[in-house]
Amino acid sequence: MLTITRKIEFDAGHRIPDHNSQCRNLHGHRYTLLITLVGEVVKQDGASDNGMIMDFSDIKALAHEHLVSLWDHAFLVYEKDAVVKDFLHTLPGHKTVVVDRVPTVENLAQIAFDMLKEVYHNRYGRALALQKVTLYETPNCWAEINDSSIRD
Ligand SMILES: Nc1nc2c(c(=O)[nH]1)N=C([C@H](O)[C@H](O)COP(=O)(O)OP(=O)(O)OP(=O)(O)O)CN2
Ligand SMILES: [Zn+2]
Repeated sequence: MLTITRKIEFDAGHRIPDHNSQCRNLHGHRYTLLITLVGEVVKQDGASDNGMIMDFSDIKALAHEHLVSLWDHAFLVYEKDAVVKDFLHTLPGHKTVVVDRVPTVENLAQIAFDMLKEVYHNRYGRALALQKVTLYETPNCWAEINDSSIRD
């Protein structure tokens, strides 16, 4: 199976409120998002994307529109983390994103996957699909989500 992967980096703050160590503190990461697509290679002489599954710049633009522009330089706070959520809401104009689950890399990867899956499905149907999302929280720690319905 032929796939392509686009890497996009962004910065965000978070904390894991019930963590038994450092991660309960407010802190941030430079996240690395890997978006893997599967699809047919365009075969159309004269087309800008001839020979491509999808132009890498278009993958970046879609990710920015639907996800990265929302999360970049935001603080991602769990909706039940009331003390931090309430504090952030006292800061005028602060970029806060309230998420419905603890912002671990597993949960953030799942949210990213679900958002992008829908975007690609609505736009391209079966011609082009999101196969996998990988999210690095640090260079050493990451989560991967595959679409189990896509087979070799
Ligand atoms: N399964 C998970 N474990 C942890 C998560 C997580 O999202 N899922 N998150 C954290 C912390 O938020 C932090 O991002 C990771 O910190 P740390 O383990 O210190 O990672 P480093 O790469 O900086 O570790 P080094 O020991 O410096 O290599 C914790 N756990
Ligand atoms: Zn962290």
